Amino acid sequence: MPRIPNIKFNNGKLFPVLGLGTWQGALGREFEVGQAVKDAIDVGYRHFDCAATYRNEKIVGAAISEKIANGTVKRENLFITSKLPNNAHGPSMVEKRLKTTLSDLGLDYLDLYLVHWPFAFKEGDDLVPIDSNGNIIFSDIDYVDTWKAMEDIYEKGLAKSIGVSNFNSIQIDRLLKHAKIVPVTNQIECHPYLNQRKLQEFCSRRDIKITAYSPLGSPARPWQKPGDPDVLNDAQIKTMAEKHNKTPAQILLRYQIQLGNATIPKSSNKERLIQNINIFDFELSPDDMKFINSFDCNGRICPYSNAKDHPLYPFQKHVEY
Ligand SMILES: NC(=O)C1=CN([C@@H]2O[C@H](COP(=O)(O)OP(=O)(O)OC[C@H]3O[C@@H](n4cnc5c(N)ncnc54)[C@H](OP(=O)(O)O)[C@@H]3O)[C@@H](O)[C@H]2O)C=CC1
Ligand SMILES: O=C1CO[C@H](CO)[C@@H](O)[C@@H]1O
Repeated sequence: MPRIPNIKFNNGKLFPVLGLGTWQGALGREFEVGQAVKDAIDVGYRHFDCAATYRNEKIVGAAISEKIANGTVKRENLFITSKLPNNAHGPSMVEKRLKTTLSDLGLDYLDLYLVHWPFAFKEGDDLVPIDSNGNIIFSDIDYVDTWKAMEDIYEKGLAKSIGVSNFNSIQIDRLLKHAKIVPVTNQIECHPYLNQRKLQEFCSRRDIKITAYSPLGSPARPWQKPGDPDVLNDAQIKTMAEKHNKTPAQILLRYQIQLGNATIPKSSNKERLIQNINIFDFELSPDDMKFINSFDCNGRICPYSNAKDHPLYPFQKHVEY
């Protein structure tokens, strides 16, 4: 089994640089995640990236519990992340929502809890509340207030680390002006077409690690259109893969590791799970890295366009990074 290295968070906690994404992008394949989690544990994964909005935490939790119960793995050797959904940003909601996630996952603490997006939706039962015109119902709760409640759950030990996701540099800067606890990570989209160099440098100066989501370009995302960028099939990535006797996916994942990021590719195929974890036995040269860096073209594939009119939408045109 390959040994997965850790990086150290600003609070001293260790974070495995490779984890399994559990968002089942492809419609109709939602139930594959349980087997994927069990296969992943069997082949050596210990870090799992979950979220309430993936609507599958009970399935993920059952798989984890089975592997703990049958002695394959111990809880203390797992690293489990989940994320606060946008409809639970109210400070009085945060602990309650986290406890639902803990109950769904069958855990009594998380290793990492993230604010999934900087913008909030109307509180209630709907993860994504919609009005009669089909628009998302926004809320104006400020992520600074949400963060105070995140600090409380950290202090209670319900999450061993806390962080953010999809925050831009201006939002992180503002958060830090009010925060007692610096987020350990910003989980953001990152792959060669959107390598996030400036945001990574910005975060690195504040000792905030990047967790790269959609590192393979999220090829099964439901909103994909013909002709959209497809980094896994990039001819130059394929050539580099041949040169290293690796697959394109392994090149894309190794790229993240050498950028200094953690990354969380999703797969529900056992062979690809094994492939994706076998990236610690080769190295991209400085020239390879420079070449892949040159592919950057602001090629965002997870823009959450339905929320683009929210005042706290992070990817507004005037925001550079
Ligand atoms: N914070 C946030 O807002 C977001 C977080 N995420 C997180 O990041 C994770 C990963 O991102 P995601 O968008 O799922 O996309 P990825 O870039 O991880 O791509 C996943 C897709 O790639 C395929 N795949 C996996 N391995 C290989 C391989 N070796 N060769 C060829 N194809 C492969 C998978 O198919 P198959 O399963 O058939 O192998 C799946 O269709 C998510 O699952 C989620 O946990 C994602 C988006 C937003
Ligand atoms: O994590 C995620 C996976 O994809 C979802 C669908 O847009 C996003 O909302 C989310 O950020």
